[in-house]
Amino acid sequence: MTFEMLKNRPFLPLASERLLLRPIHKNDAKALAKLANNHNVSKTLARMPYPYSLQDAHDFIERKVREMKDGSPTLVLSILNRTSHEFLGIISYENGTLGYWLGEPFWGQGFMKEAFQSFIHFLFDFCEIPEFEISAMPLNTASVRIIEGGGCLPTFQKELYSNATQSAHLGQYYALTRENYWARYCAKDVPVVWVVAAAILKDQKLLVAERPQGKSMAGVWELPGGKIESGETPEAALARELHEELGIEVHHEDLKPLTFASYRYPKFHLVMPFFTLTTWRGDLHGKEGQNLAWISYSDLENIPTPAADIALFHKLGAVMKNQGLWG
Ligand SMILES: Nc1nc2c([nH]c(=O)n2[C@@H]2O[C@H](COP(=O)(O)OP(=O)(O)OP(=O)(O)O)[C@@H](O)[C@H]2O)c(=O)[nH]1
Repeated sequence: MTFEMLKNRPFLPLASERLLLRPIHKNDAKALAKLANNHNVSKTLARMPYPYSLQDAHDFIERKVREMKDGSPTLVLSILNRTSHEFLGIISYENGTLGYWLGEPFWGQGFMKEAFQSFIHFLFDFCEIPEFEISAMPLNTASVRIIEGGGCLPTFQKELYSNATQSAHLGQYYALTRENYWARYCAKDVPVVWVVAAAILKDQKLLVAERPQGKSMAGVWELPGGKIESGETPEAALARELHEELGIEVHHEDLKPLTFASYRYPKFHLVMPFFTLTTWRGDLHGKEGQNLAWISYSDLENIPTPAADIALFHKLGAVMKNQGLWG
């Protein structure tokens, strides 16, 4: 996928353990203005004005939403708390340059490191960007730690003018290439985990299940399925999982292979054959107390999914919408 392919499609929010990243929206204006109108935030940023008014926030959001719609290589995402949806700050990629800021009440809790990792992984993996550049004023030591800790290499120094302090500061520039990112990301061997999942479609809606409380990434919505056990075929594993989770009986001939995910999480490599299913026997219901939802294609914008599923949902959308099975 590339930026061009994000155009005219729902943007699936990027979920990490505590955060959700999704395109900036006009409803963020009030919270954005409140956090941005803080000299401690703007003094280390090159372009942020101070004081920062609600109108500044509206103008900024309107401009960025327009640029993203144009299909230009721009992504300006709001950083939200994944459970409360509270607005924490911004992370962006614009024409090869990455930038971010976090509201002062949220400093010192590792939120920006988490947002940075989630965002750059998406940029390299999904958007296939070749590299990005980022800069920081050396006095912003927290930011320097995130950038250097993320594997970015120093390139050159240049003066950065701060609108807020009306003065110039020496800025350190860094770059990270896709090649270097992958080499570092894949440096450690991790186990391969085989999982199988189903896209169950009925009345032009897709079934998704919420990961229950107590598990990692609780509250993220995924496709029904689970781990393939030793000696099982993917089809047999899926039939077993769907019976255990949803109480339905599925036969081999009901399962149509569509594609697969091969996705490297930090601690394991997921391989997930992926089937579509439109016929089954029995009354489909959540047998394990899990929340289920039947969603349309545009609902994807509002549900956090595991990172491995983003490409799958796009593929599913392209194929199933054409066949009139998903609306
Ligand atoms: N069922 C399912 N699992 C997915 C999807 N996408 C994805 O990354 N996974 C990951 O694949 C693994 C699925 O195995 P599981 O359902 O048996 O996992 P679990 O976390 O309940 O495992 P556990 O029983 O070890 O706690 C999890 O790590 C899950 O996050 C998906 O769409 N459906």
